[in-house]
Amino acid sequence: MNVRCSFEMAQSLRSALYKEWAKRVFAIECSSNSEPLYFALNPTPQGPWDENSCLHQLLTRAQTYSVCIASDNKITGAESYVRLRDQLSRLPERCRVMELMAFSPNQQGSLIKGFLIQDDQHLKETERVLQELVRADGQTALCSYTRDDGGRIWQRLRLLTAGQEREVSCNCICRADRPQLHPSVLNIKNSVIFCKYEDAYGVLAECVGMVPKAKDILQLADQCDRTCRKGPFPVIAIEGLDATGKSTLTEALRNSIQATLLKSPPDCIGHLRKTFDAKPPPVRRAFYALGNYITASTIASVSEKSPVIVDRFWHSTAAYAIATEISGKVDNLPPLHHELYQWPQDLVQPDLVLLLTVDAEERVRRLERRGEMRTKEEIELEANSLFRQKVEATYRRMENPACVVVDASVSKEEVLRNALLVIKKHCDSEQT
Ligand SMILES: Nc1ncnc2c1ncn2[C@@H]1O[C@H](COP(=O)(O)OP(=O)(O)OP(=O)(O)O)[C@@H](O)[C@H]1O
Ligand SMILES: Cc1cn([C@H]2C[C@H](O)[C@@H](COP(=O)(O)O)O2)c(=O)[nH]c1=O
Repeated sequence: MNVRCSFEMAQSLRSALYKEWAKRVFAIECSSNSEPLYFALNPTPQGPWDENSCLHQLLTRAQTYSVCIASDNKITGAESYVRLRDQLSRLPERCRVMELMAFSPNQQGSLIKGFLIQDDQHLKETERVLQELVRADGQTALCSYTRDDGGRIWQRLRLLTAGQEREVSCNCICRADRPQLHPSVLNIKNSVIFCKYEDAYGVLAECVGMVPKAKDILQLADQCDRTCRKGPFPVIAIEGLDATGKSTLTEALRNSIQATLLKSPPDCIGHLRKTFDAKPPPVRRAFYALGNYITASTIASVSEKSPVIVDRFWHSTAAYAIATEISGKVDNLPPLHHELYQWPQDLVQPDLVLLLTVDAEERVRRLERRGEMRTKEEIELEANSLFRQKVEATYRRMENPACVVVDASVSKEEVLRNALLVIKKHCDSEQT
């Protein structure tokens, strides 16, 4: 496809996406631990606002813009979003950049991500950088916000049309209710959580041009047993945040119950982790998801001969993907029993999943002892991290099978003893 053709396709797609623009709800994330501010659009003037409201102040305090990326392809869309975030670092230093989401409430996959930019110095340079972004591709839309004499705020959407940047809509900002689910939940399924082998496989197949090594993983996946069965011996997955003692416990369990030790992603693709960790979220998460199916194939054969201990499995894949994708507070996670917390039907299920938990300070001490934490700032960041809380909360919400929590703050010997007690109790009750 030539450049002109792909540019035109991007433009027609973009027109389709922005046609419904005025029906969208917008969310601005001012900080990671506060509730987003929501607003909607209306082409006719809406009653003036309480000028003291947070949203009014936010949109009128400085020269305000927003930029969004529209794409119908989850891989290129995610790539463009990362690129846009990097490009915004070219803005003058004093500009404040916040995350912005435009979505259709309750409509899966409808989320368009972008940024709100505030420039309290009204610099020409800001406008220039933003216009350049719009001109550079057919995917970026730029909005500016203005206040009229009646105290109303208007959003003007500007797009590149036939080579010219033009205003294509102007809408008055009005109140919107907080949606039932945080908007970032809308784009998780099939984008970073793949509930079927084919979905993860499809993403890696699509990205072979971007990551040629994806071909090796697809070949390994092609050779896998996909029957979703396991042998008569128990299969136990060990989960938990980094440095909670998973490897220590899995090694100890191997010796105690003569188990075979496996992990996800398996060693055969472990050397590709760095490569995929640096790719856009859908590609990175498809790598981990497919890794589980490759491990599952080994579980099927090994559990015919011995108990199996798996160091991380699906629950890690889901917990890290959800916690990364859901911005802000722990409360923003999908509620209990949400479909994102369910085990994929085509992936072999462990008989038991142990979740190792360690208080934040002890976990930091362990990371330090391993030589991975250096500065005081890093330690503080790690100890207070919302991300860490969201990963653990997600683990605790996973279902079918749910995790059995094991306190791993105690000595290595005690952790092993407690884990063995849970395993014995669970496996005895399975047999009766
Ligand atoms: N119960 C324990 N008490 C004290 N130290 C422990 C305990 N369990 C593990 N450690 C130490 O904590 C560090 C992290 O343990 P380990 O490597 O087993 O964690 P992990 O969960 O496998 O980490 P990662 O997910 O990052 O690979 C190691 O230095 C280990 O010796
Ligand atoms: C299996 C798996 C892992 N990750 C992330 C979680 C951790 O931060 C790193 C390191 O994991 P390790 O195997 O314990 O060294 O990888 C992930 O994001 N998704 C996954 O499926």
